Amino acid sequence: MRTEDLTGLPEGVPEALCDEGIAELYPPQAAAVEAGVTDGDSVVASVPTASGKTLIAELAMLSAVQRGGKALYIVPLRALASEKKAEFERWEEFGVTVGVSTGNYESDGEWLATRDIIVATSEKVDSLIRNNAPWIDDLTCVVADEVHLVDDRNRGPTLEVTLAKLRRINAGLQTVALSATVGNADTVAEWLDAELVQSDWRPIDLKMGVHFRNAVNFGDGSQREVQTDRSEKAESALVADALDETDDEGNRGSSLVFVNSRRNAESSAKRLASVTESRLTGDERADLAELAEEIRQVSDADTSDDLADVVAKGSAFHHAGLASEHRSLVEQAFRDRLIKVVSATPTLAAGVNTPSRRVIVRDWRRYDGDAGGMKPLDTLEVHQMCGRAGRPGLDPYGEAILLANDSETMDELFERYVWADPEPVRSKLAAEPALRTHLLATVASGFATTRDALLEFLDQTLYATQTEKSGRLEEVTDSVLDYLHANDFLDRDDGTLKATNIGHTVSRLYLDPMSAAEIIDGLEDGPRGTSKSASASRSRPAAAGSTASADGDEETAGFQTASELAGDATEDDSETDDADTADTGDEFTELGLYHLVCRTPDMYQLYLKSGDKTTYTELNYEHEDELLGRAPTEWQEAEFEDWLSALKTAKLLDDWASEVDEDRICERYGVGPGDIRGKVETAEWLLRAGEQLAQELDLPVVPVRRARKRIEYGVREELLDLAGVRNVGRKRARRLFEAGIESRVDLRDADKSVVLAALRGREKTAERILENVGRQDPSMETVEADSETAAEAAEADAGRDGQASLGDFG
Ligand SMILES: Nc1ncnc2c1ncn2[C@@H]1O[C@H](COP(=O)(O)OP(=O)(O)OP(=O)(O)O)[C@@H](O)[C@H]1O
Repeated sequence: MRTEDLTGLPEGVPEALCDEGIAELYPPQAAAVEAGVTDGDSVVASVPTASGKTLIAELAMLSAVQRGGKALYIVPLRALASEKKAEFERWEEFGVTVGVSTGNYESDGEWLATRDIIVATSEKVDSLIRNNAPWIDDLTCVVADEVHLVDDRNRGPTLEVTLAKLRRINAGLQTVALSATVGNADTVAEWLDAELVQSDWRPIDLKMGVHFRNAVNFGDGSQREVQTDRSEKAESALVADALDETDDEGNRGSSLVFVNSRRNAESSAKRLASVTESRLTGDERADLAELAEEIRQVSDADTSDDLADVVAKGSAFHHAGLASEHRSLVEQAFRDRLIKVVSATPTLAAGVNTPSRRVIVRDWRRYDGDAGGMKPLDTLEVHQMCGRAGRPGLDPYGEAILLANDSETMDELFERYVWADPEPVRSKLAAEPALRTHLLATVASGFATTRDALLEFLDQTLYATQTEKSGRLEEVTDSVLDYLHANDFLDRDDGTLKATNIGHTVSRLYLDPMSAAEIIDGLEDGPRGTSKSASASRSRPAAAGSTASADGDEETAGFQTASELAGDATEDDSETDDADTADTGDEFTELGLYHLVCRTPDMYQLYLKSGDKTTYTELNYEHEDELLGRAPTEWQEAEFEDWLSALKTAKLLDDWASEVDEDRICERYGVGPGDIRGKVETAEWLLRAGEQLAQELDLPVVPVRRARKRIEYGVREELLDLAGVRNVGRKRARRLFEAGIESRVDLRDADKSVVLAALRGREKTAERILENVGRQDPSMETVEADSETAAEAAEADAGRDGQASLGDFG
């Protein structure tokens, strides 16, 4: 089908597509058009990687807008939201407006109601529905990208419930679901009442094979000789082999290496740097040196230096421990073919369109806590990784290679991945943690007011489509309703379900009800060293299946975590009148409050390494009077270990709030800057939620707010005022304080030369800060800085001057 023959799109769009080089639709795209995707019909497209799914979505959305409607594009990762928005913005010249729904309520509000196409993660959409975003009712088309992720234990249920809700709110809503090739796309289509488009077609040839001894054996029977000697790892030989081949356009082949842990990503990148370094041109070396310097400036943690060191040689690693600036710099340079190889954990597998002629799946097993050992990856996941190779317009072909050390493993890899079909997707909805939060939200937003109505709503989910008997769902629903009722989140009068005030708040805050219960209990009980704790206020039955994870290596990068949704329900840091709260809560300490929020299922706790148990058991006894609620005894082994993991996580936050250097924290807890940022954001959100709950229940608000602000800025209490000024941040605040400027008032009145010296002679920064604090005349032009002091200070901080640290958010 020719693009110019497309109808129903805004004027000029078919021509624009032709100008982009899309003159002919790919076969799966043509099949989607035949199935009615441009006529408002629902379609599930289950097609291979790189087969142009985005255009199917665009055709659906643009034709919906042309008919006067409004479209929503649901992305699986937050990072993809801005990428997709940028992609769709090219339609603005044809009168189609585009908006992205970020975590920030301010920027979303009414403004999104004016957009034709809105891009958001499923968590964000769920949150917007809970908060009654007015434009949800106006949607006529919804696209779910990577719909196979309904199978994901943690995030799948949200996508599933969100789609079910949207379809219920808007009768006749066109639903377009884009999926990888999966085993049961027909069930997904049945669930969504959609036409199914299924195909094996791929625009660029992608060969899958296994490397063993001195050759890659491909699934199609062909072979490629790649010699490895004993001293060289196969991955190095394969990366070198790809780089040594130049395509017609003069591009050398880049590689993407998938490994199963951060440490492996870093060591692999280091090893591969020696392969890439010797193959760089002089210009590339110079550009990479510049990039490496930029990477070093991102943060002062060791990870920054480690990454910069390998990047200078043309290699990089990519994992969730990196700061997001690191990640985007690496992705961009890989896209520009400056970085020749990236060793990544699977976070990079989702949806990125990068030039990699060769994908090497080095680790096909991953540690699985539930299984208590290494577990092979799913076929679907490995196929998604492999699909990053050979992208249209970027490489002439793609190769995806698994590594085997013996012939038995080679056979297994062929069976498991090369020749295997991907698994069917299975709903993960009937689990207590998922239903706890979604059932409360469903009742709170008025979707269902009786048990039967709830079950009827759940009947519209994939779970119900897939399961003959809904007994399990009923059982879990009843147990969750009991839990919500026992914790005062729901009232049950004469069979009518109604959210209580606090239940409404919990739902709007996007909290797991179990987190809310834990926080409320902790604040009610108070520190164990006070008399309050003796009288445990409400006894809450524990719900099974907390989502708390002791996995220190979780890969949540880019997911829209609940903490990013906080803005939807909270009034952006609106200060409540402290005088309202009779109880000043002096007995609460920061460590106690951090420990409280770290115990909730909404926080990923740090993993206890060997030796940590003793360290944190000691710390627990040292600080036991500060901790909130009842501690488990050492005999309750699992609970006690969770308690200690939470304490380790809380200690990291406490260090951050005590101005411990970022690199010290990374070293002490074995984390990267991205982890610190992640933990800080989550804790900030949970404490903010804690403030709201405390306010409503007449519990102490002040200490919770103080604890929140201290991690928000990463400072001790005396710097809170200063660190809140834009562009100041934790390090500059400390330097100003040491120069005798202790508050905003001091800063407004301070001698400019003192400010300048404290800011290491950086005039622009000083001006910006003075302007932000409301100084009438912030100009530094007339100031003769005490040049000696400024120079000395600058020298003392050589190499790190002016760089933004993680604390420099403000
Ligand atoms: N009909 C077409 N003709 C030429 N190029 C096309 C056509 N359709 C899409 N493309 C290009 O193909 C590339 C891959 O498309 P896209 O990213 O949509 O694939 P995808 O199916 O979403 O892949 P994945 O699931 O692996 O992320 C893009 O660069 C896109 O511009």
